[in-house]
Amino acid sequence: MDQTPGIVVTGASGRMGRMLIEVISQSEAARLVGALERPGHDWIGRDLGEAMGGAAMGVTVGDDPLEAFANAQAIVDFTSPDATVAHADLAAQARAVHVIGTTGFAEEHLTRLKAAARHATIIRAGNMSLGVNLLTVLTRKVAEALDTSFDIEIVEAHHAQKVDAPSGTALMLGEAAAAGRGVSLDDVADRARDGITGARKTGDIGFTAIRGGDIVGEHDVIFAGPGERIVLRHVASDRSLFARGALKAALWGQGRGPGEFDMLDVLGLK
Ligand SMILES: NC(=O)C1=CN([C@@H]2O[C@H](COP(=O)(O)OP(=O)(O)OC[C@H]3O[C@@H](n4cnc5c(N)ncnc54)[C@H](OP(=O)(O)O)[C@@H]3O)[C@@H](O)[C@H]2O)C=CC1
Ligand SMILES: O=C(O)C1=N[C@H](C(=O)O)C[C@H](O)C1
Repeated sequence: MDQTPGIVVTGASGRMGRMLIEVISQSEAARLVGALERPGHDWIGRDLGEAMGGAAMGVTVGDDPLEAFANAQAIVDFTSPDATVAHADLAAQARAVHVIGTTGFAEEHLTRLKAAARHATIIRAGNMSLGVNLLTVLTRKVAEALDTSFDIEIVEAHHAQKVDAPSGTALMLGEAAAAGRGVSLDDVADRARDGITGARKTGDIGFTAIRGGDIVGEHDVIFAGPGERIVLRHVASDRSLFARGALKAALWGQGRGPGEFDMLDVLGLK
């Protein structure tokens, strides 16, 4: 009998859902045991592979997370904040590792995830790629080394369908920069500029979001100082890197106790 961890993918028809299904079904280290969509979605009750336009995969798309999670060792969730928070309680009940790639959480969502992590292994990151997680480490180091004569600006660009801003990655980078400076991001984030804004406040960390076309994800952290500028950049050109990171997290989480982890834990970058 196959002893590899069984994984359920939520939001199966989404951009990341499809990519996750491809990556997990090609992996020898895990098995795809379930795929979920919203009740009423036209994929419900169909074979997943056929719904995706290919050969049958022997996995039927469902709309009942409780039923699907009961057979899983990990849930990989790139959906929406409300859906993810609901899944977290059910994943905890099923004792399955919950890997969360969803972004755009409000404080109340994060409070509920923290509560779920008292009973479950949650691994959450606004970006699952090795490159971005390394970039957060570099950002923290550069911010630590420079004083506030260097203004920090984070510029991100994504496809036209993205619904949240700033991106989860931009916020991770902002948190890293703020930590390097020994301040709280909430106290220094400047997330909206329009009209007569006045001069930039020393110590602020600014965010700019570009949306257009099919951009996968690009992030610049700019340190603009007197007479010089440092730019740290990450460019994602293929969503499979996020899916590979999520699979790595699902495998890393097997056998861990409850708690909230991130990709720095998974990648050994802490
Ligand atoms: N951490 C990372 O590395 C990455 C994170 N992301 C994040 O992942 C999330 C998804 O991105 P993407 O795949 O591009 O988005 P899509 O809109 O393409 O896919 C989201 C999927 O989730 C489903 N969904 C949304 N709400 C619910 C709900 N309440 N119940 C059940 N299913 C639901 C959607 O169904 P429906 O269409 O019916 O709404 C859809 O199938 C975003 O938050 C994005 O920022 C993306 C890439 C990388
Ligand atoms: O929505 C996306 O597409 C992405 N979302 C994540 C984010 O909000 O940072 C990660 C990646 O940049 C793609």
